[in-house]
Amino acid sequence: MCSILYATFMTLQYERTMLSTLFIMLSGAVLCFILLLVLLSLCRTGAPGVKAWCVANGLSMIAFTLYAFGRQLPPVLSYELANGACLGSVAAVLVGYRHFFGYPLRLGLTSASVLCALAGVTVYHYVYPSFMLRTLIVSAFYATCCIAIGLTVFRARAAWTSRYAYLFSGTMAFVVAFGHAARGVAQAVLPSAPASLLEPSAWSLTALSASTFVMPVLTLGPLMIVHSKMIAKYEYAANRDFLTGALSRRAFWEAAAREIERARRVGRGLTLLTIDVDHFKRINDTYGHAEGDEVLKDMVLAVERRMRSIDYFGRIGGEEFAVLMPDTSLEGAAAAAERLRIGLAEDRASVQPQGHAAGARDYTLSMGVAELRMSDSFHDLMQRADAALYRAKERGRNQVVCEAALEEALA
Ligand SMILES: Nc1nc2c(ncn2[C@@H]2O[C@H](COP(=O)(O)OP(=O)(O)OP(=O)(O)O)[C@@H](O)[C@H]2O)c(=O)[nH]1
Repeated sequence: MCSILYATFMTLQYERTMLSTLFIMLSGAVLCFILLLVLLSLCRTGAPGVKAWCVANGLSMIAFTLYAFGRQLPPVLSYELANGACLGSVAAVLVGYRHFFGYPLRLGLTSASVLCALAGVTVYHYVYPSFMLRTLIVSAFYATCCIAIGLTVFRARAAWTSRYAYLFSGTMAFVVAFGHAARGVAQAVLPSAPASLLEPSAWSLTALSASTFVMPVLTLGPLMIVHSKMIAKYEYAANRDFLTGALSRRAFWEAAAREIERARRVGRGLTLLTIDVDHFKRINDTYGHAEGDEVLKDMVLAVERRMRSIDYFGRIGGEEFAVLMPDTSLEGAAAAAERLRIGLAEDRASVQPQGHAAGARDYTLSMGVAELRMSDSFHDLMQRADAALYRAKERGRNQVVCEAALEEALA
């Protein structure tokens, strides 16, 4: 009687574990399917690596489904195909990261290592059946790929646009690597380790549950990274002039509003320098529009090299640019502008451009300087700096005119 009751209890326990296993595996498959749909929406961004991450989630979804219905399927599907999909999925995550950061993909090496690991799993399934060795192979492969993912992310440090997304991805890859390494070691050394994942034990259920989070965790990192990169890209497009990389008119105006407010609050000087390339139309007409563009880019680099980090440099329109100088007096800004004008002439003397357009680089700048007054709006400040600039043009170009000098001249 007792043995019948015990057998019934064990059968019920086994069936309950099977149901739990089925539920966990199907949850993993559904999670991967949802993430696959999310990743598919990123395909149109053209971000490198997204397709590989889609493949990773597709393979993981297949693996979970095959594991879930393993008892109803032939072993070649529930073991070899499922393990192959599982190994391929983590390898695809690695491939996606390498593609994203522009590293060589090494597809041959990656496919060969997946096939080798799968061959090992097959040998320890049919030839020398050993659950422990199969687990060791899969865990070692996972841990190696995740370490490679973590190292890839941290190696690409210079390309990080948002620290949080990258730290999350790299750290999670190392956490998964650690989890798999721990599982492999525990399986090898602990006598209580299960002989099958389908065994009705807390250990098996924990390992299965943890496995459902692996692909989502490895996919959330790429999702965050692609989003942060897109935000940075669109922020740059919105705030920067497409040709020269100087601040766009809108971003310059916003910075000016902030700095005017700050200058009034802390009672410090704020000066504006307007810059215009002399006879730019002539440069365009003589050497062509493309060479005119090169002159603008050259001028922006020359100015940026000499600016302080707290200054703002923007393109106001056409060939007119402006530098907003916080905490700077009129005299200080005029001196900086003069240094810029002389520096540009020195650059030209030291570097002799070659080719038919060499003369185009022989350009000069006219500049006007004005300082913020108590009642000024930014529009007023800009108008006075512009008036000083036009005075510089009138006086023969290639010079700096201060609004103070302008007022003296008008008096
Ligand atoms: N290549 C190029 N030319 C531009 C760009 N934006 C404006 N221009 C040209 O810049 C020229 C400006 O000419 P003007 O306003 O007459 O001034 P200028 O020839 O520099 O004469 P001054 O300012 O009096 O020294 C025009 O021919 C515009 O077409 C640009 O992004 N690239």
